[in-house]
Amino acid sequence: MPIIEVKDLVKEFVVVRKKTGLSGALKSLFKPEKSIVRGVDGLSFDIEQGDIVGYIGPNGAGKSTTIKMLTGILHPTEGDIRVCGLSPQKDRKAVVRQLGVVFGQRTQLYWDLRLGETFELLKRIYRIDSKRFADTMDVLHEVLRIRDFIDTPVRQLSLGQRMRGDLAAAMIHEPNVLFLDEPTIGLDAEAKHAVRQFILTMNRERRMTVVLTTHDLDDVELLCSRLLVVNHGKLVEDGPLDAIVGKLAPHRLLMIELDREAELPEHGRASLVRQEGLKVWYRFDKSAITASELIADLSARLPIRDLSVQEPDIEDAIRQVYRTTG
Ligand SMILES: Nc1ncnc2c1ncn2[C@@H]1O[C@H](COP(=O)(O)OP(=O)(O)OP(=O)(O)O)[C@@H](O)[C@H]1O
Repeated sequence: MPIIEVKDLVKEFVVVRKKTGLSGALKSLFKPEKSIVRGVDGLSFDIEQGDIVGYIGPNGAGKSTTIKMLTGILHPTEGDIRVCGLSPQKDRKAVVRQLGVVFGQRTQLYWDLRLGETFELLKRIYRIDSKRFADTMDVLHEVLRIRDFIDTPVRQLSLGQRMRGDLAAAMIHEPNVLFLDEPTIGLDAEAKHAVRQFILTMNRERRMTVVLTTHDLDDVELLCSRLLVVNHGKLVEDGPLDAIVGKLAPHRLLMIELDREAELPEHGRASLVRQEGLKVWYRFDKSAITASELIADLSARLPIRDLSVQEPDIEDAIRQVYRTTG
């Protein structure tokens, strides 16, 4: 059974249109003009336990609205959600016990407490027994190095330390599913690395399911086994990164270094796209011809010294997702 099931999900917001000028403002006050915005517009997908899923899309696509419904903060206008078999709206308490949630842009830690005091507080809120709590803290320290600043008040933590603290806090009750909203935003390279290692370790060792919204292409490439791409509240792509890249950027480049000058042949299933001295580049679609076929064809007609096949750029492919759906 999937750990997250979303069926025909819709969320509408009622927004009041403000009129300009004094008379407009008075009219809006007495007779507000309302319109409906569909933040999420008929989403359906399942997520299996142990997956790391990237939930991506341009600004205003409906990502946060979806996450808020999955975590029970918002009520759907239509549709059905199950998280660990439960409704996040009807069984909010039981679902919250299964979830960890981290928002990169704002901390859930208590600003005035020391980090360790926050963890103690969470231990009581979730009624975790002391032995289990100590074991979890050991694991979290190993992956996140939190003891180095556990006695520091949260307000004095650096952004990277604060994020590590937030991740640890979200794990105290050993959730099955972790929702991460832009977890690496604003972090330096070292802190980003620590966050990504943490996600991979928890996923590998605890089969923790992770749903991640991010605009960071490295997060997508390094972490996500599957991408759900949304725009205008609808699902526009669903699949592994490779498949999405293959669909949006199907071309490969074959770079050939010649031994000496030669007449460059045309090829029916590849096009000559660039030449620099003795180096030439042929572009080909891997569904039309394999690299080895093309190499065999060209090496029969050209004096080849060296060659390499260049894969499409993942960053371009993901940008393409944003462009074509934006
Ligand atoms: N409380 C609200 N009232 C009215 N409209 C809203 C509300 N919350 C979200 N929306 C609208 O719903 C749509 C989806 O918003 P949402 O915040 O889910 O997008 P997002 O994909 O998370 O964007 P971002 O990447 O910028 O965070 C947008 O058009 C947004 O303006």
